[in-house]
Amino acid sequence: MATPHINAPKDAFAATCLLPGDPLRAKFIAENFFDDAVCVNDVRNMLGYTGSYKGQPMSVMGTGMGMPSCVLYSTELMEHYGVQRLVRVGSCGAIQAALKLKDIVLAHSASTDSSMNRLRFAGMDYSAAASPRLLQKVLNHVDDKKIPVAVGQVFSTDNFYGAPDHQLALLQEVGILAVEMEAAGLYAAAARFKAQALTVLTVSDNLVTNTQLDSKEREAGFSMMIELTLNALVS
Ligand SMILES: O=P(O)(O)O[C@H]1O[C@H](CO)[C@@H](O)[C@H]1O
Ligand SMILES: O=c1cc[nH]c(=O)[nH]1
Repeated sequence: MATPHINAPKDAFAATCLLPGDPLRAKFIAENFFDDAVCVNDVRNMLGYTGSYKGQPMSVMGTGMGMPSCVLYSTELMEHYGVQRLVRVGSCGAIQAALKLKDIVLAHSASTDSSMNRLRFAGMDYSAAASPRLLQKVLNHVDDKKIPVAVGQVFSTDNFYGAPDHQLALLQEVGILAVEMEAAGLYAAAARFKAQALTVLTVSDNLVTNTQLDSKEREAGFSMMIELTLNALVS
């Protein structure tokens, strides 16, 4: 049962799927964390894999960047492949000075400048929130293992370049932790299918202190996030 964007057979995906923006991060996760990983999607090089983690079936697939791409792939995974738990594992730009590079952010909710959710909700503002039980599961795990994380709201933007300073100030004023480009769309899409969704992010940039991870640090930083996420999901 292929879709226009996924050429996998019907049962190719596990009920739980990690969703990095970058398809090469999906490959990295499959090769470095999964047992018996098999590539199940390569349409447009949006790589997807299914294997297992600590004996439990697990999939991972890239979503591309931005809400249209992420919502397209997550919708097909839920509607055609029965995926029920979707966990975005992404990077973000912190907008609070206190957040350091490589810090981990759990997005309990996401505001947005995108029109995607308004298009779906006839112009109304949808409150895009993580699934409480899934968030609780990850929080229980990090508390138990004493892994520090920041929990709060993120801002999902369509505008990677050129956000005006006054917009940043408004977001900072209400305590929004970081900007990224998918969570608000993913949360609304998951709600439509009564699936669970969560976004776990690694701070790759801090827009206040003007600091960035280099490519080597990014890999190590992302590995911490992926390990904690997978361990939480199988706990
Ligand atoms: O690292 P990923 O998961 O792609 O996430 C972030 O990085 C991309 C921008 O560089 C956007 O997709 C943003 O949300
Ligand atoms: O600044 C950043 C860094 C990662 N992802 C974003 O969307 N923005």
